Amino acid sequence: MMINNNNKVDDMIELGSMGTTQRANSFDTFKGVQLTFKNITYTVPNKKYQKQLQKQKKGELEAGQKVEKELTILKNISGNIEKGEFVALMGPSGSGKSTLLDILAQRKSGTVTGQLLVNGKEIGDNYKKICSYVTQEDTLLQTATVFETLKFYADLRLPSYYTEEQKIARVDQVLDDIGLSKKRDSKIGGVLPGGIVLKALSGGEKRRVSIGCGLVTNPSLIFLDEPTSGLDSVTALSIMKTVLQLTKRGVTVVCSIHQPRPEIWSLFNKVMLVLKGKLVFSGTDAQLNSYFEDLGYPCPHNTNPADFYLDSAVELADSPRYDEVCEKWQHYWETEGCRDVALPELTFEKPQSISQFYMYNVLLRRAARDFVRNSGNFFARSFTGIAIGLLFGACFGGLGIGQGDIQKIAGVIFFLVSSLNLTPFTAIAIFISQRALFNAERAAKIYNTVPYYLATMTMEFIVIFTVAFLCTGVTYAIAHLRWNFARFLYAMLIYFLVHALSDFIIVGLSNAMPKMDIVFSIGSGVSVIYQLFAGFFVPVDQLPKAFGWLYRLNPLHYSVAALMVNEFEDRQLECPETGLCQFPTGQDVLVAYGVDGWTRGTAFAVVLSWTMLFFVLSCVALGTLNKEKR
Ligand SMILES: Nc1ncnc2c1ncn2[C@@H]1O[C@H](COP(=O)(O)OP(=O)(O)OP(=O)(O)O)[C@@H](O)[C@H]1O
Repeated sequence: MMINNNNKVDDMIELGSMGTTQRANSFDTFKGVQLTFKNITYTVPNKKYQKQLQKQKKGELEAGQKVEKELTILKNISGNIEKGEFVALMGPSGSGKSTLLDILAQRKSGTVTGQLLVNGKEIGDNYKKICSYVTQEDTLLQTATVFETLKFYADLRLPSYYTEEQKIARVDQVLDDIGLSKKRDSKIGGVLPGGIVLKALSGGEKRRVSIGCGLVTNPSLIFLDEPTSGLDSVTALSIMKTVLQLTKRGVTVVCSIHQPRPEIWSLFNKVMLVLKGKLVFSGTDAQLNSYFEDLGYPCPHNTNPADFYLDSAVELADSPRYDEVCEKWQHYWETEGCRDVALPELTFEKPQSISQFYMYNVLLRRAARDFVRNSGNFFARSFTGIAIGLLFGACFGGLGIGQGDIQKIAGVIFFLVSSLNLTPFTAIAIFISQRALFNAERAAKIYNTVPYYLATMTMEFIVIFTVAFLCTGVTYAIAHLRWNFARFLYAMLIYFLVHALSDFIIVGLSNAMPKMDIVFSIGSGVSVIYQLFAGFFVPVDQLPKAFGWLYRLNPLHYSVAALMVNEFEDRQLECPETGLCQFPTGQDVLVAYGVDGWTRGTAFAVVLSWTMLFFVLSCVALGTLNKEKR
């Protein structure tokens, strides 16, 4: 079975060569598919295989436990879902509901075998054009309004022939469908990264927005992963009634669900029961009732049917009759369960690709809005930069070129580099929170990694540049470091690069590591090592032979070298009138710090190369190392 991983625009079905308005309207009115899945099997590598083998050798395995290289999560599952059906996917915890839902929505990578047929045919990459998936968690951008959130999806998912007005009209239609027209301009809200609490929509309203994101493309098939979880019963019922309205228009909706209250249960017109990775029933509520009755589990009066069936299913899964029940269902499916195709085969227009530049533009607009609305971190970093600059200026103010000033000048340079290396730590919470949103949106396949990364980094560049400029500019003005425009500009560029490469290291770690505390631990460890081996505390030619070479892998060393050369090259220093003069020229200082082999040009090129390397690595980490949990 094809798992769809590309990001082509949703050019829609049967639109032929119509004009723009007609095409958009046709897109709006298209509805209705019949989904058939046949012999779906899903396996994953058994991560505990080696451990279990060892246990087996030692005879420590539990009785009956098998050791297998691969775990089969779903076994040979088949079923039909008709146009306009509202399907409850039920089963005890761990039975495989979410896995089946993910596979039906083509969101699972890994080894999936079997067939997924739409109106009787495999439709490959076109599948994602007709379906949408709503996750259990509402991962939304807190600073965006409800309208902006849906418009973002409209911009990235609606066909490119949609005009701006048509996109807005579509979003307004969805707002109406989900009952949030009155909240159009309310912010999503919640706890912003950094701790500020923004007045929020309620949990139910957020869930409606998540569902709305899935409705923007007017899908024929909607998959909802436990849409009522975490909601109170009144809100849950109201949301499910909203979803029911969609099925009245011919949309097929499949929900994984735990134990719905009776009012919600009665809304479904089909139940599919998954037990230990196998489908054992698919049919109406009344059929489920007689199915359990036949198995010896009659549903008592005044009992929540969903609770009763689930309890009975748990019992059944552990009973010796489980295999027999599975075989019975399989036999039923093979003989009479598989329905004839009742709907015509779908045809699709040749897909057009959304350009990376268009994605970048949409993402940049959103990132800029978010930046303006949650600018606390930017201002905190900027004020800290100014404060550090003022303090450095006060401590090292009015430097000259006497022998006593040399150590101080090297000190200012080193501490400026160190502080710019440390300030990105303040934004770890923001980077981690951005990653969570990226993961949710990447799973929905609405954009690619590179345009997303470039858009967020464009905003990050503004922060990096401002902080570097404020911190070093104030210090330079008060401390009187070597001043002429070319040297000041050079120093600014190096400080900017130091700040940028340090930022990219932290962004990269935040993208690659599973948890914030690990990012802190590794990041601070790297910073300490970088600062130790920068060549300030111990000149690089005096480092221990065994690990002294580490300085070569240290971008801070090259930055310090560039700034020292910028400060001391071609410079005559003042000597005392009497006594020894240790450093008559700047070149003597450079020799003492072991950085005399550098020119400004080569040092700049090396620092720039490190910065670019970390920029690329952090993007690679976002695209490859950063994995969603499911
Ligand atoms: N990638 C994987 N590696 C190992 N085990 C997995 C993997 N994916 C799923 N499983 C296992 O497969 C089983 C089914 O998981 P799934 O999440 O589909 O169950 P579920 O019925 O949705 O459960 P719940 O209602 O608790 O969410 C679980 O035992 C889960 O641990």
